Amino acid sequence: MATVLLRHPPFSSPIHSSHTSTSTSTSHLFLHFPHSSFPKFTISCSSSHPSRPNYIPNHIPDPSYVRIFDTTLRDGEQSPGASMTAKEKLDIARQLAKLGVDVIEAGFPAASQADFDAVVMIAKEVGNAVYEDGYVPVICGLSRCSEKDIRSAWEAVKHAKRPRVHAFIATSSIHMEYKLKKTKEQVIEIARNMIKLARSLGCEDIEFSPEDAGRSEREFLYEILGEVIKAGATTLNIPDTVGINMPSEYGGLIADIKANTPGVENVIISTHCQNDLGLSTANTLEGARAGARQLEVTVNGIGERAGNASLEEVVMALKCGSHVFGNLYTGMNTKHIYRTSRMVEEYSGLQLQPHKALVGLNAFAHESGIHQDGMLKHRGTYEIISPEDIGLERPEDQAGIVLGKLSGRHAVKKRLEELGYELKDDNLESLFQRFKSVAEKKKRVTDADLRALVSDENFQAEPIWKLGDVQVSCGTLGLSTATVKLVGIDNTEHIGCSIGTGPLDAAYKAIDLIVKEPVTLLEYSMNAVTEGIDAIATTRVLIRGVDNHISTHALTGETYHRTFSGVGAGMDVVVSSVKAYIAALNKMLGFKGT
Ligand SMILES: CC(=O)SCCNC(=O)CCNC(=O)[C@H](O)C(C)(C)COP(=O)(O)OP(=O)(O)OC[C@H]1O[C@@H](n2cnc3c(N)ncnc32)[C@H](O)[C@@H]1OP(=O)(O)O
Ligand SMILES: CC(C)C(=O)C(=O)O
Ligand SMILES: [Mg+2]
Repeated sequence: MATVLLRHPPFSSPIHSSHTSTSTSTSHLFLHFPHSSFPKFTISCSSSHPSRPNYIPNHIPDPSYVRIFDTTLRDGEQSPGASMTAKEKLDIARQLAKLGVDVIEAGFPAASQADFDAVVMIAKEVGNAVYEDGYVPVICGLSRCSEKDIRSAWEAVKHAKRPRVHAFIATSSIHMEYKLKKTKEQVIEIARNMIKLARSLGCEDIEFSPEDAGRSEREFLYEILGEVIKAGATTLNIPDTVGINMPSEYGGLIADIKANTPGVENVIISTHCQNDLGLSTANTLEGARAGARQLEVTVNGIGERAGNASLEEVVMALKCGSHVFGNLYTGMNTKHIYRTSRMVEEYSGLQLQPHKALVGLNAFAHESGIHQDGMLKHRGTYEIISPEDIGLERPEDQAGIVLGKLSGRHAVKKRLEELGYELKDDNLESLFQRFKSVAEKKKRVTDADLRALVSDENFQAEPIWKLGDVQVSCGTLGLSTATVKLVGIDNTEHIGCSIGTGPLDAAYKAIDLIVKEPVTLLEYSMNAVTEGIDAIATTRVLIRGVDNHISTHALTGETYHRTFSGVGAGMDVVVSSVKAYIAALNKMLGFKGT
């Protein structure tokens, strides 16, 4: 039995008290893999950390603690097409709290009444649910450096236990000259006054962002940041707004700001990296290495243009990278990552690419034979973290194995054993060859395919029906029609005619009229195995009889509906498809049950 050591989530469910805790959590979660063929392995990013330090806006009692600021609901919503309803935003905010993010940027209250109302709703509900360990997320609203925006942001967030106003103004020459049409002096004056205004309204947690800091003059940055610290800012966020910085350059920017800004020891420095060059995660991590203790991220990396640094990547990289990041840690309950990612995908309508790090469909799937063999022998060969660590539960005995055309004998044998089939070596060899030819025709080989292959292997049917002739007519002028001649086992000829929604439908219906066995067509796939207009098409179908054909599993005793596959080949796609269908029907009709 293998044991995996993972960090225990630092908190559980919300309670309504404001108790805070600084005790050290040393509890661990033990996961068991009962399957004896999975040997003991250690995940490289297992770790145990002190619990979340007390929240003080401009100071973190533990210098190793890194705050996670989630802006899915603000910058994330700036992704074209990603706008969300207030109810959806509230759901996501609740989920972000389960995840344990320190700050939720809930929206841009001055943008619209709907955005204002959504931030109020989140501030009232999520911003007041206090967890057992004292955790309650800070609720933040974005604001331009304008009086109207600051007032609106404060009015929206003030309902939270920990409200924050986030004011920004651009500091790069190009933005100041062409967009704001303001001088440096004017920009400093506006920023200073707006921070003071937020303070005067009663806000004690104020973040300031010099927009486009990545392209701003260093000396000017030190000056404006020093001024807003004096005016009352508690967090300084340093945005690489256009994603132009290289990782070492961005790390250098953070280090320089920490070294040269007057009063910087009294504030938290934050990263905010856009992903225009695909460097946002790397830049964020370099920022953390250089001393930033708040990291701004979005779930799935959604956000303006190419998006923002992705929450899951940044958090898991910190967790797995202690050899680089030392003791840095977050308060995240990573087991909620997967569910949160799915929710954001659904609500934002921004679908994840299958190979998206950590949360993509393929992130923990293994299709090629050498990898599958490695995974079956020791999971650590090809997985650096356990999927359970981000809340992705997969069957304990499956090791994420997906059967396809690059799979090898070890993986096929293993899956067959799991399905209850113990094949002798020579049977396995011939089944494996048939498996490969099926896998070349379809992207994934399912359990039903494997069962059909095994039954093909154990049972080669005598052909009951042979194809005589087939003729179809189709096009845009009328219904598709098909005439099929089948030759029976006694050499009698049978002819069926049918109409259909297309030539194949018509041909299959014509066959059904002759064979008179109701079946369900489960799968149909076609492949051109040679090139050009005269390519040979191979067709594969999988059918199931409407009744009968129940098999009993050899080991488990479970019953299941038997499926039957058939393959046909030919230069004419209709002929190839008809042959495949007849082959599957012959198998079904010859089946006596096992
Ligand atoms: C880098 C970022 O992600 S910044 C955040 C971007 N997010 C958004 O813009 C989403 C929400 N925005 C909105 O709904 C609208 O843009 C609003 C309601 C905020 C403003 O709408 P409008 O009043 O119609 O102005 P519009 O958006 O066309 O132009 C922006 C104005 O704000 C000014 N402005 C831009 N940034 C700032 C700033 N940080 N502080 C002060 N003024 C600013 C611009 O110079 C321009 O002013 P102008 O009208 O005097 O030329
Ligand atoms: C508003 C700021 C922080 C921003 O989103 C950016 O500069 O990218
Ligand atoms: Mg941004």
